[in-house]
Amino acid sequence: MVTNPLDYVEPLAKAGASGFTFHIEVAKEYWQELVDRIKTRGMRPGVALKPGTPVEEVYSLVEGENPVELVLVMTVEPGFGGQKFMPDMMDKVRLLRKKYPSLDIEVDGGLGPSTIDMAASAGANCIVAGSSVFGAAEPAQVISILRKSVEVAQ
Ligand SMILES: O=C(CO)[C@@H](O)[C@H](O)COP(=O)(O)O
Repeated sequence: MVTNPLDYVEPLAKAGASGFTFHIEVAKEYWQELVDRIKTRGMRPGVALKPGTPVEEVYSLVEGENPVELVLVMTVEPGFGGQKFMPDMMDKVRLLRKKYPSLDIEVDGGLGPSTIDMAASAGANCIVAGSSVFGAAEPAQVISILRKSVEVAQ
């Protein structure tokens, strides 16, 4: 999470990023300008929300004239890897999936073979996984388990 996402649009575009996800908590006043700039620079805009942020706060960003294309539901407090998955966050995922059937819904934090089914069955279709993949003896096998769970749920 950065507190000044506007400052990162240009550097990330120049570095070749295809997507740019920012936190709603820091961009409430200027998210539309931010989305415009992200799109103008050829990247796909997404919005992230912290565990304590109500899901309703991103509805207007998904429904706006120039909307975000992905919502990232944080399933840990942003900051570092290796934290415990928060199952309560699945209510947000379920609400988003019901309201926006074709939206990309991402989850980040504590995802691995033991938690993926909760996220996938709630409606998440983009998975961020750190420790479970990089700490595995067979990373490809873990990725395959995560992918399969999402495919089956869809
Ligand atoms: O960095 C964060 C949160 O800011 C982590 O959520 C990683 O993005 C994923 O790490 P694991 O939870 O999978 O170890």
